[in-house]
Amino acid sequence: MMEKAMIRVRMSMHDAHYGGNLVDGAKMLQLFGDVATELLIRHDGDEGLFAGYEEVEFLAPVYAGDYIEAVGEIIKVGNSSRKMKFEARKVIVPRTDISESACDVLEEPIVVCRAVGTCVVPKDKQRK
Ligand SMILES: C/C=C/C(=O)SCCNC(=O)CCNC(=O)[C@H](O)C(C)(C)COP(=O)(O)OP(=O)(O)OC[C@H]1O[C@@H](n2cnc3c(N)ncnc32)[C@H](O)[C@@H]1OP(=O)(O)O
Repeated sequence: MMEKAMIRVRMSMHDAHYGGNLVDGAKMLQLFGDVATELLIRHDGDEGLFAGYEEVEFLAPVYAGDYIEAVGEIIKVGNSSRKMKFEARKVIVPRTDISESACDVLEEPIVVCRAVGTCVVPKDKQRK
């Protein structure tokens, strides 16, 4: 069975980089890196290294205060390569139109980013 992993993180004001508290798209790739690391530890007992992304799509804006759930799974296992697909979804949003502390849990998560990439665990580091 292919491994899966998930992390959920709140975007902070430190993550906001552009006008209107918009978060840098690279932040989603940072989350995918952490998901990839967990997938590699589960699969190989090693953190591995990210070799490259084949596809990255930013599908909706992310703002400070949003809760982002990043999920990933290994979709192909090579000699030392592990191909993965990732998705980041917004699950909670601030409702500053109501009050500065109001937030909503979304009934339907909003997919904000999708990616496909490949990591490498050198043969001599594979522990499983
Ligand atoms: C979990 C996240 C961690 C991070 O974010 S780490 C920080 C960012 N990443 C790095 O700093 C990594 C820097 N790059 C490297 O150190 C090396 O560069 C690699 C270790 C990634 C690869 O080096 P080598 O093992 O010598 O490469 P090869 O022998 O040519 O290929 C090994 C396997 O990896 C596949 N591969 C290599 N590059 C790519 C690529 N760009 N996209 C897709 N696949 C790639 C190959 O096909 C092969 O696969 P097959 O072993 O299964 O036959």
